[in-house]
Amino acid sequence: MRATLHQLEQTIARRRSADPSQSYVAKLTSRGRAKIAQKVGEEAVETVIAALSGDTADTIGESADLLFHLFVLLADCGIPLDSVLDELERREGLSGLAEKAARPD
Ligand SMILES: N=c1c2ncn([C@@H]3O[C@H](COP(=O)(O)OP(=O)(O)OP(=O)(O)O)[C@@H](O)[C@H]3O)c2ncn1[C@@H]1O[C@H](COP(=O)(O)O)[C@@H](O)[C@H]1O
Repeated sequence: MRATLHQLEQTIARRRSADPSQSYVAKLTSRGRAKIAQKVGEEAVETVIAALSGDTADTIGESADLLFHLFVLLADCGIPLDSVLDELERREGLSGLAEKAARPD
């Protein structure tokens, strides 16, 4: 799984500087971070709608779109995928309920 995600990260890093007429990543990147972020939001909403409709194939497709656009956003922010994966690993085994209860406020 990590290998697939890293491969996508590398592909996106390479395609960012491609010809926007030949590459969706380059075209979206050229439109700026706000547009990329907007796409992440749209794909998130489409994922929610698909999940609530109970359509498994649509939910898988929209989830892939969401992850892909999130990767494009992370690349634009200069945040390596490993930073996110490391954070998830750090949280492994820590119950979300216990973590919330331990917050200062
Ligand atoms: N995984 C994906 C991927 N998932 C979704 N998409 C594209 O995301 C776009 C989303 O479609 P929308 O209709 O929502 O977007 P839009 O109409 O262009 O945008 P709006 O202006 O309407 O907001 C479609 O063009 C999809 O093909 C992807 N495009 C690329 N990849 C990966 O990125 C690699 C590089 O792609 P290019 O940069 O195009 O070479 C590919 O080899 C793939 O591995």
